Amino acid sequence: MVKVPTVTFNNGQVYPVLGLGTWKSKVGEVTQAVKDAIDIGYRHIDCAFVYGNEKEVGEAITVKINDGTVKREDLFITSKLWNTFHRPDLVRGALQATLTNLNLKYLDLYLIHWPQAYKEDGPLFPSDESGKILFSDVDYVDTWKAMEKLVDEGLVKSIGISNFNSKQIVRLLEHATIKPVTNQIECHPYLNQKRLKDFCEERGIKITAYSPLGSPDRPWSQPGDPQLMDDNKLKAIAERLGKTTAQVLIRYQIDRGNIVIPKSVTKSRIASNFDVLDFKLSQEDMALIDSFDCNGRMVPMNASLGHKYHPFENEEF
Ligand SMILES: NC(=O)C1=CN([C@@H]2O[C@H](COP(=O)(O)OP(=O)(O)OC[C@H]3O[C@@H](n4cnc5c(N)ncnc54)[C@H](OP(=O)(O)O)[C@@H]3O)[C@@H](O)[C@H]2O)C=CC1
Ligand SMILES: CC(=O)C(C)=O
Repeated sequence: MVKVPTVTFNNGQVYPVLGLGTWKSKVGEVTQAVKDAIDIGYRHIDCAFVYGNEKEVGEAITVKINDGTVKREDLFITSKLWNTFHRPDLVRGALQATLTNLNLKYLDLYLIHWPQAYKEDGPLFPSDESGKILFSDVDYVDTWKAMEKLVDEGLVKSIGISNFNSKQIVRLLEHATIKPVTNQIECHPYLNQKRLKDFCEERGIKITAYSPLGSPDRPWSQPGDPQLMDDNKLKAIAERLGKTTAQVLIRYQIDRGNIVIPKSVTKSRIASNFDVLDFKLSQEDMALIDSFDCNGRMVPMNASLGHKYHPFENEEF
């Protein structure tokens, strides 16, 4: 079985650089996808409470542990605290719900999904009559303090952040006792995040690249939107190397030192996305792909526009 290389986090924990994404993986498809992924060799699964499919992901994990394919300690399971659970007194219960869904006693990594909080004690996307999301002003620093307690209790091995901008990270680090191990952010050639990556790495925070294939199945995609995997320049590189465009996009992240979590529910794609460990992109190809950067954000989180902690408004980077 091919072993995926690992990164070492700032707390000493190792993590596989390649994992399986599960956003939009439908109930009815995701259990088989995760079982296939584990059979193929994936050991890192990226989940979130808000994806609404953790129970089905957990069923796959349980089957694969019970049939002897893997032990719990072979797996690296990430999940994320949703925006309606930022209030410190809600954090532990939110984690507990995720652990129950996944049928696990601990998580390897738990992230604050977004810096901005939503109104608590109701739906995951609370809104007024006009459909506008109802915000909460809970400070992500207070949420982080509650996340740190989960590490102290042994319920999570590592904690991290997702979608935080540089100013928010500076502020978090001023108050943190435990440093985040990773910032999970959108990252692909159209939004290569060079400045935020350098900034995080200078502070010992690894980048996890989400939507590495350009998230073609994102719900708000419009006909005519640019499709990363159809980019002729990327296709030409892939053809020259005898690889698929997806494999080049995944390898691009690994060769930058990032963790990468492509999503698929299609067994052949889950397998080919994993088959990226026997080649490396040349410095010339890396530089060429870097040059495709065009601020092409696919996950802008427009529902949170106007929130004082929205990470992509008024951010430097
Ligand atoms: N922290 C955060 O806020 C966010 C985290 N994420 C995480 O990152 C993961 C990945 O990002 P995501 O936005 O899902 O998008 P990806 O960039 O991973 O793209 C997924 C899409 O690409 C298709 N696909 C996968 N492999 C191939 C292939 N080899 N050839 C052609 N098409 C392929 C999938 O189809 P199919 O499944 O039908 O095979 C699916 O439509 C998420 O699933 C989630 O876990 C994502 C967004 C935000
Ligand atoms: C996909 C995801 O994690 C979002 C939109 O928060």
